[in-house]
Amino acid sequence: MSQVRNPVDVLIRRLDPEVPIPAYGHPGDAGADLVTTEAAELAPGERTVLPTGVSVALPDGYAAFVHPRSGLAARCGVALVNAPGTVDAGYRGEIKVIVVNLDPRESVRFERFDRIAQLVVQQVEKVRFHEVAELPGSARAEGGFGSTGGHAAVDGSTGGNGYASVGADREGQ
Ligand SMILES: O=c1ccn([C@H]2C[C@H](O)[C@@H](COP(=O)(O)OP(=O)(O)OP(=O)(O)O)O2)c(=O)[nH]1
Ligand SMILES: [Mg+2]
Repeated sequence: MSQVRNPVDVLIRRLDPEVPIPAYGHPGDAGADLVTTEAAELAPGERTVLPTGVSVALPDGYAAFVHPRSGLAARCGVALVNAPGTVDAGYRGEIKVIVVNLDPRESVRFERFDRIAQLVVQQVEKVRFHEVAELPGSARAEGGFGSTGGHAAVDGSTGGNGYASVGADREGQ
């Protein structure tokens, strides 16, 4: 039997009287859509900070993450410069979205109340750092950045054919 957890209550303030409260598109969605309250047009490569017209008070132990929308990314090349943006529990200012137009040719235009990003609220751990001279061993040790193979080297080497390739990462290779 599937278990449905109770939603977490989050206080929200509208900074624009007409702005819609962030809403989940479907019951199982992780992100509630955020809109821009200002129209904007971005030339190829241009970025801007868009206001969402809302501020929130997250419960202690939670954070909200401003994620891109895949449709905007796929259709228009719109990305979030700092994806995912982090909204701290103590932040009471307006949530803003730092968008960039990565399309090399087309401008992109946002109208007021277009959905531009989605807000994912999550519980986050607070840690205490304990300084040590040596860390405990692990199977991965210091390997990273393609150490398991398949990627072009991060130093810019392309394996001799002039093209960076991720082909060897496909299954069965
Ligand atoms: O996409 C984002 C990212 C951040 N914020 C807000 C909420 C967050 O709590 C605050 C600070 O964000 P962050 O810590 O990422 O920025 P910073 O450059 O480290 O600023 P600060 O020195 O204020 O922490 O800005 C947004 O509204 N949208
Ligand atoms: Mg910070």
